[in-house]
Amino acid sequence: MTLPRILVTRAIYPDVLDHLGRHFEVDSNQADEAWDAATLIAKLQGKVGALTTGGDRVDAALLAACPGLKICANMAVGFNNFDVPAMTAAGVQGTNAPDVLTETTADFGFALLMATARRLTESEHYLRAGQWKRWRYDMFCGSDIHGSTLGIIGMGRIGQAIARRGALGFGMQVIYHNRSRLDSATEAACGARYVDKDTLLQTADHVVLVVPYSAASHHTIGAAELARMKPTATLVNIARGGIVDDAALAVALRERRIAAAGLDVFEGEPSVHPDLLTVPNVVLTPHIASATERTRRAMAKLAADNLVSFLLQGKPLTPVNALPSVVAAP
Ligand SMILES: NC(=O)C1=CN([C@@H]2O[C@H](COP(=O)(O)OP(=O)(O)OC[C@H]3O[C@@H](n4cnc5c(N)ncnc54)[C@H](OP(=O)(O)O)[C@@H]3O)[C@@H](O)[C@H]2O)C=CC1
Ligand SMILES: O=C(O)C(=O)[C@@H](O)[C@H](O)[C@H](O)CO
Repeated sequence: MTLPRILVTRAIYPDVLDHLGRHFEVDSNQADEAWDAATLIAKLQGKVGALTTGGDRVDAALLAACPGLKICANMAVGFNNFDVPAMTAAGVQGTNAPDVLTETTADFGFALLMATARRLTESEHYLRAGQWKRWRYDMFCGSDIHGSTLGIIGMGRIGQAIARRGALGFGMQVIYHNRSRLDSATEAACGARYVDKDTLLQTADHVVLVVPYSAASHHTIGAAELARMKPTATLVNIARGGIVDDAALAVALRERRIAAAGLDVFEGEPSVHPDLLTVPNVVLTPHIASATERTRRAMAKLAADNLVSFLLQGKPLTPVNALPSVVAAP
């Protein structure tokens, strides 16, 4: 029997590959080579499905060059690497990996917030460089987390999980901004109050960004928004590169217009704006908010299960688009 052929674009857990291999003929990239767009298109020839990661751009050009493709299953909850309207027009199913990473990513968002507000990496560099000769009363004074005001932009699954940590664990006042307000029961469960974006920026001691990237959310934080924030405030971006204008942020950090920033995602990553590498008051991590062993396995398994469920039963588990149903001719 001929099995459907699929592509796994990056190295992945061997047992997840074995799982896929029970249902499909699998072409994988276990060497984890860097593929450009042309190579990805070449590898996709003859394939009906692909397990993709956030670095694989699925756009109209790729779809036109891969007419046999039926599904791309992203091993990420964010799917801004997909041109969703083009996929729908081409009849290609897209799926993502929500929920399984929510609490892990929220843990990291909080860790990055604390590291940023309490100047963890800056003080460690100082110690490692042998500069700690004696104690001083104001040495590495940061800002408090407990009892402060946490502003969350993007109050979805992860934003709410961060809000619960802040309100219940640290006694923070939590304010949030979305395009649409949550229902009152959900607001109460995460101890959060809805405000407009300007009020959030002006009021919050700590601003955390967890909004998906889209044309609408591009540069949600730029020079004008940074100017509205308190000079003592911290900014944390675990959302996506492009949500923050990184060049404007580097200027604001250098000029101490805000106190500090914690960044897990960057415009043009894995490149990082050179000015962000030289300012001291920023904590930088390489897009690892979902990176625990258990969660990365769960993300890979969910992406694989989407391929199996869609290609064998026509039912995507976590779809990001709805394909038009086939209407029978009269
Ligand atoms: N750094 C990392 O490793 C990780 C990063 N992420 C990022 O986090 C994002 C959020 O994930 P998750 O919480 O599961 O997603 P959800 O879809 O559950 O939440 C997104 C929230 O953002 C709000 N939102 C969307 N667009 C805008 C906008 N333009 N302005 C203000 N609010 C907006 C939505 O509300 P509304 O529609 O009402 O505006 C919604 O509440 C992902 O898309 C991904 O980019 C996720 C996991 C790991
Ligand atoms: O889920 C997301 O949206 C993420 O940003 C991360 O969890 C992924 O690790 C990354 O996108 C690689 O696919």
